[in-house]
Amino acid sequence: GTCCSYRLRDALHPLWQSPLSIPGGTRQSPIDIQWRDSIFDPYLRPLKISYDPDTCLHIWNNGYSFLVEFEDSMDKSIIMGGPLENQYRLKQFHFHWGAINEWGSEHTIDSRVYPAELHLVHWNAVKYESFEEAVMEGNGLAVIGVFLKLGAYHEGLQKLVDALPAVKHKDEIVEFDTFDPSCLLPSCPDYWTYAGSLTTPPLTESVTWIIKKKAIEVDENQLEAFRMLLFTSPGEEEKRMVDNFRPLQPLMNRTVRSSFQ
Ligand SMILES: COc1ccc(C[C@H]2SC(=S)NC2=O)c(OC)c1
Ligand SMILES: [Zn+2]
Repeated sequence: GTCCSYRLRDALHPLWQSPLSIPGGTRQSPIDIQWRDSIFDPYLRPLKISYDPDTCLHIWNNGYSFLVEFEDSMDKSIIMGGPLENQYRLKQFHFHWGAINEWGSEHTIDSRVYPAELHLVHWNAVKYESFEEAVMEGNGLAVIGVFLKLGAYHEGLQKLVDALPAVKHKDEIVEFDTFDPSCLLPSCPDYWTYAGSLTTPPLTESVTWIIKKKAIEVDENQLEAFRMLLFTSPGEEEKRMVDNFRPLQPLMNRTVRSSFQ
């Protein structure tokens, strides 16, 4: 369909200019998840998520996306279960989105593209001393991916949207007192999981992906608020922060498992 032709459009931003690939990469992300090829795994446990809203630190524009970072010196905001052998600590969450609603997500489901995708990034604090160390290890990170689709206004997202004008430019940062990211998760427990990578440099193959089957709904104004952000610093020629997604990567020798039949 027309939507996938857009996927071939390389985003203009230098980071995504050419489909970045790393030599010898065998488990790169994002991928297209073919529903019919995913394999139900009855041994997959329910994902257990418990976030402490008081661990929320700040929201900032890092020049690629806007991210909300969390205090991760203790096991206060954690996930476990699902495909995970250890407990993982929440470090940050951020989004990827398009210039228009026709594209924006990194992963796709049967080639269906969503207007945006949320990534909740966690690191294996049982096995590693720091996030930076975990980023380099095969079982170091666990990222929950949630698709955003155009629909009803999202109450929980609005607190983030209201803070965006304060982080319009690269490197702007603003205190964020309490925020509970579980309000951004769909109520349906179903997910796919596969072994993948970071989707920006250093592209390390350290991510256990957990992609939620159900999308959350956000309205047009909320998506437009993302598109008002800038890649650029104050004083530079303004470049709108849009199309900050990586092109699809080859599945290679991987299977995607589903937690549902
Ligand atoms: C140096 O370590 C990094 C660098 C970049 C990101 C963000 C990338 S990776 C992803 S998933 N989505 C993104 O935009 C990290 O996130 C875990 C970790
Ligand atoms: Zn991401």
